[in-house]
Amino acid sequence: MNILVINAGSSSLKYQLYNMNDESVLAKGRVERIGMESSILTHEVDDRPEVREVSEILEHTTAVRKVLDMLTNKRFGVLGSIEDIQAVGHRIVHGGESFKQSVLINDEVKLEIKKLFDLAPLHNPAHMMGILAVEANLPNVPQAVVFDTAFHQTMPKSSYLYAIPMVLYNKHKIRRYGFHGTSHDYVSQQAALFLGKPIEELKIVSCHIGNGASCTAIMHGKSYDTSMGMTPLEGLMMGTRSGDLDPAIVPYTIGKEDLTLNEVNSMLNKHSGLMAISGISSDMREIVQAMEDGNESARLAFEMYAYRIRKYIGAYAAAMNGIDVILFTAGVGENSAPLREKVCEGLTFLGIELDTERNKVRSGETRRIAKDGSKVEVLVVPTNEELLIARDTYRLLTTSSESN
Ligand SMILES: Nc1ncnc2c1ncn2[C@@H]1O[C@H](COP(=O)(O)OP(=O)(O)O)[C@@H](O)[C@H]1O
Ligand SMILES: CC(=O)OP(=O)(O)O
Ligand SMILES: [Mg+2]
Repeated sequence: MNILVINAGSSSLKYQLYNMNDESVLAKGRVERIGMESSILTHEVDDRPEVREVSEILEHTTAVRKVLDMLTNKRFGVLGSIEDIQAVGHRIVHGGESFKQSVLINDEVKLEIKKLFDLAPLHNPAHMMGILAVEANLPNVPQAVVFDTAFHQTMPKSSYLYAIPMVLYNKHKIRRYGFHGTSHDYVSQQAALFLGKPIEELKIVSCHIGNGASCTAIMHGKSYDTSMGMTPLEGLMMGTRSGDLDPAIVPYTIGKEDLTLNEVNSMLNKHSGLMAISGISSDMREIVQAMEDGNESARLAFEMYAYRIRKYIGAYAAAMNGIDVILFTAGVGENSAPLREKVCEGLTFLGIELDTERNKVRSGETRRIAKDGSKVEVLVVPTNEELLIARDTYRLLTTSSESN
C-alpha cells in the first residue's frame, strides 16, 4: 500500500510518499510560497538529483495537483498513475479535546477540525486546505488525520489546567494542549527500543528542539506534562517565538509602544526568541557560528536558549520524581552538539553526565551520548513524524476494512 503523508502550512505543503510494504520513502518534497508569484516545488527521489520547479501556485488545490503530477511524471516520478496512491495521512497541529487519537476523515471530523480554527489560527485552516485539496484531486482516496495534541491527552488536570477562572476552561476549553506529540511519542518509543527496556518502566524527558521547540515529561510511556500550552507559543525559547513570559507584558507593551493586540501577537510568535536576542538569525547554525566569531548577542541568545531547556529538565525531574532518560530530537536537538553540551552542563546533580566526545559524533542513528556509568541515559534520537503518520493511516485503514 502506498500512503502519501502531507503537512500543509499556510503557504507551504510538505509531502512524503511511503510504500508501507517495507516502510520505504519513495519520494518526498515540498511546495513553498503558495499564493505568491513564484512558488517553488522541490522534489527528491532517493539518490537522484533534487528537482526544483518554479511556477505560479495560487492555492493548495493546485499545489496538490502539482505534487501528483510530479509523482507520476515520466522522468522524475515514481508512480505509474495517481491510482497507485491508496491513502493520504495529514498532520494536524490542533486536535483540541475532541481527538485523543488519529482518525479517518469524514464530515463530522472536518467539522470538529473547523471548530478548532480559533485555537490554532496559523495551523488548522491551512491543514483544512490540504484536506480539501486532496479531496478535490483524489476524490475516492481515504484520508486520515494525525494530531500533534493527541499524545498529550493523557496529561492530568494538574498539568493541563491554568490557574485562571474555571469558567474559561468550561466555556472555552482554555487549557494546556501541548504539541509535537507525534514526535514525542515516536522518539520515546525509539529510545525504549534502543535501551531494550519496556517504556512502561521509564521516566523520559523528551526535548524536541526544532524551529518550534518543546520538552515533554513522559512517565511510563504517557505524556505527563509538556512545555507548550494552549498554543505552540508557551514554554521554551524558540527560533522566533518568545516561549514563557509574564502575561502582564502584553497589555503593558500595547500601552507603551502603541501596538495593537495583533501586532503584539505577531511580535511574540515571529519576531522574538533567538532572532530577537541575537539580532542575527533564528537558525541555530548561524547563532553558533556568530558566537564562535565573538558576537556577544549571539552568545547571550544561545545561553538563554539552553538555560530554558535545562530549567524544564529540572522541573520535569521534580514532576516525575526522577529521570531515567533525556533525549534530544528535531533539527537543533539532533544536530547541534554545542547546544546539547550547554544544556547538560549544570545537570550533574541529577546524575546526568554527558560524554563530550560521543556528543560530537555525527550520525543519523539513535545514539548514546552519556558517559558510561551516567545514572541518567542521554540519547540523540532522530524523529520521524511522517513515518508515524503513515503508520497510523495504514493501521486505521487496515483495521477499519477488517471490521467492515
Ligand atoms: N547542523 C545544525 N546545527 C544546528 N542547528 C541545526 C542544524 N541543522 C538544522 N538546524 C536547526 O534546525 C531547525 C529546523 O528544525 P526542524 O525540526 O526541521 O524544524 P521544523 O520542522 O519546525 O521546520 C533550523 O531552524 C535550524 O536552526
Ligand atoms: C507545533 C509547532 O510548533 O510546530 P512546528 O515545530 O512545526 O512549528
Ligand atoms: Mg517540525
